[in-house]
Amino acid sequence: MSTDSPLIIALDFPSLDAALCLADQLDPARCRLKVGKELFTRSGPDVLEALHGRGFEVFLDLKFHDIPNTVAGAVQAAAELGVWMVNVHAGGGRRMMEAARERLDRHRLSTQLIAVTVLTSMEAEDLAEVGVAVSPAQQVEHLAQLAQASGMDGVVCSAQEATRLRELCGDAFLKVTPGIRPSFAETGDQRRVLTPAQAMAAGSTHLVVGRPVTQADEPMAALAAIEAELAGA
Ligand SMILES: O=c1ccn([C@@H]2O[C@H](COP(=O)(O)O)[C@@H](O)[C@H]2O)c(=O)[nH]1
Repeated sequence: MSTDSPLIIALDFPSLDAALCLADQLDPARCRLKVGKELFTRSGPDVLEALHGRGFEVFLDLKFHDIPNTVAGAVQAAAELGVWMVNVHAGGGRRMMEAARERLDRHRLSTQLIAVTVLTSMEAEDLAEVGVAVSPAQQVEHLAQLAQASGMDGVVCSAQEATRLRELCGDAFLKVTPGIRPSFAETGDQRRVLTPAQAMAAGSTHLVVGRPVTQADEPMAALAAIEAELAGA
């Protein structure tokens, strides 16, 4: 089932059972789901089959980053598992991203292909330590333009950069933004954050929300509060 909702709930759980326990409370008409490294490493493609069987569109967030041939094969494998969206690291470079795009096109696979710019957990000092001497915003702009020129459908960025990316890359270019923190939630390890309403106003096309819902005492109440904030925005 497809949904108009911008919400993507991150199922960062250590087991298939725990993930499905939450998924069974959610409605595929109201959100998409994200499967990341922990859950996929534990459960493999079974989790995708289970979520697809429940009607959800799934973002497989494995952030592939390797040589072009390897990433192209991994992206093809993900797409053939039927996921709605898959991602690579823009830092893998133009030839890597182009190889992934070409592989999907050659096999007529319509999975959305996006690239991670700068992780939302990183701030300027983190970038400096890995040898990037520009601000997160500047690095995001640079990598987003490279990703677009390399055939990506969009990027993962923080909502703080969404307005500028809308100017640079246009409305149709996807801005998938983790680091979403409603007023009731802790920031945790995230650094570049905005609230759900702020993120939509800034130009995010999709909001990735994990712990503010999954670790809430009442996950469905937390989700309802986010939906209410978006409806009132
Ligand atoms: O830059 C990025 C890229 C991916 N993520 C992922 O999004 C969720 C966020 O979860 P929260 O619990 O809401 O912080 C998580 O699965 C990350 O792996 C990201 O946060 N930042």
